[in-house]
Formats: sequence, structure tokens, C-alpha cells
Amino acid sequence: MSENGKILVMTAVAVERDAVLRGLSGDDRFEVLEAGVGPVEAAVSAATVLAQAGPGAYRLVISAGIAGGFKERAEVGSLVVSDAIIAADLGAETPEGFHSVDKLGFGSARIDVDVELAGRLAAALQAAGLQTALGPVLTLSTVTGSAETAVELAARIPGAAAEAMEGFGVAAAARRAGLPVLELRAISNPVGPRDRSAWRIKDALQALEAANSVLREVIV
Ligand SMILES: O=C(O)c1cccc(C(=O)CC[C@H]2O[C@@H](n3cnc4c(=O)[nH]cnc43)[C@H](O)[C@@H]2O)c1
Repeated sequence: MSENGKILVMTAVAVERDAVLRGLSGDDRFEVLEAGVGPVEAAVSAATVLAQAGPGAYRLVISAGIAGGFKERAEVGSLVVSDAIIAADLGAETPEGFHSVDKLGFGSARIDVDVELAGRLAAALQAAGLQTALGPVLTLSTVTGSAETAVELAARIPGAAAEAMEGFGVAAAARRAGLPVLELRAISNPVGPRDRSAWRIKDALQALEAANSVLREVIV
């Protein structure tokens, strides 16, 4: 990764942006913006910022925020660093089950991340005492709301650690700009039956803040 240019961090909502900013403690190598909820808002926001800034303004793009964690992969309050970003509902339902765009022959639902940085960040978070998984982070337009869907996703995407709604959009914009990407998520709820009252948003935002204070040490 080049040492020139800033690191663009995109969150969905303002409270996530503020948690990231607290963790970064005014580090001016980072720019943190609120992109909106869902892959479309995230992609449009990130692509607009990158296009308006022009080549060389940024060197890395990060999608950050809270997320659902898959059973036995990421507990509430823990962190997930992506080793791949997967658009898990981009495809078609068929009598044989879900077919991704890869299988349909229309591109790929997977965007690779900067694996060296992802590994280094996950190791640094663990070394700082923060429970962290390294694995695929899924992007869905619809939050999973049943145990059946959670099981189907986990079976279809081996190692799936978390699901959120923006990563693939941010990653697609970064890829278009020729920039590496990473996704960093703090787990607010288990992926599965919907129980909004059980979401631990405050705990997840605290974990997100702590993770970003480690992130700034990891980025050289
Ligand atoms: O209500 C609040 O106080 C609040 C504070 C921060 C964020 C929110 C959101 O609802 C943001 C939506 C955001 O959360 C991600 N997310 C969280 N859990 C899941 C999940 O299980 N499946 C998919 N996405 C999830 C998602 O990226 C949304 O952007 C509310």
C-alpha cells in the first residue's frame, strides 16, 4: 500500500461515524464519512467522494460499522475484519436454490480485500485484547430475520463471520477507483430471528471505537 493519500472510512449512520472518529483521535490521515444505509447509498456515496477527489487523494477505503454476527463465528461485542466482501443476495433464486451472479455468468459477488492488512489488523486487535474474527463479511439489502436464512447463508458461504448492508457497495466503488478495500465490523446482534430490542448497539459502538484506535496504529 502506498503511504500517500488518505484513508477513506465510510459508515452507514452518524453514530457509527462518531465512534470511528473517537477511536481515531483526530488522526488526520483518515477521512470519515456517513454514506447512508444499504449497498446502493454506500456505493453512490463512496464513488462520488472518490471521483470528486481524483487520483492519489486516497490510498485505502474502509467500510466500517455495526453488524450481525454468525453463530460460533462472531459474538455480540466482538469484532470482524473481512478477508472477503460478498454480496450474498446478488443473484437469482432457482428451483435448485440460490445462484450467485458468478454462477449466472454476470460478474462476481466477491471482492477481495487487502489480505496482508486484514491479517495484520486482526492480529493487532487480538493482541489488544479485543475478540476478533477474520472472515467473509456478507452484504445484504435485507437484514436476515430468521434462523433458516442464517443457516442457509452460513452453509452457502463457508466461514461467513458477519453480515451488514454496505460493504459490497463501498468495495465496488473502491475497486472502480483502483484502490484496496477493507471492512471492519463490530457485532451488535446475532444473525437470525429478528429481535431489535436485543441489539447491543452501545456495546458494538464501544468496540468499534476501540478497534479504530488500534487501526490507526496499524496503518503506516
Ligand atoms: O438505532 C440506533 O441507535 C442505531 C445506531 C447505529 C446503527 C443503527 C442501524 O440500524 C444501522 C444499520 C446498520 O447496521 C448494520 N447491521 C447491524 N446488524 C445487522 C444485521 O444483523 N444484518 C445486516 N446489517 C446489520 C447494517 O450495516 C446497517 O447499516 C441503529
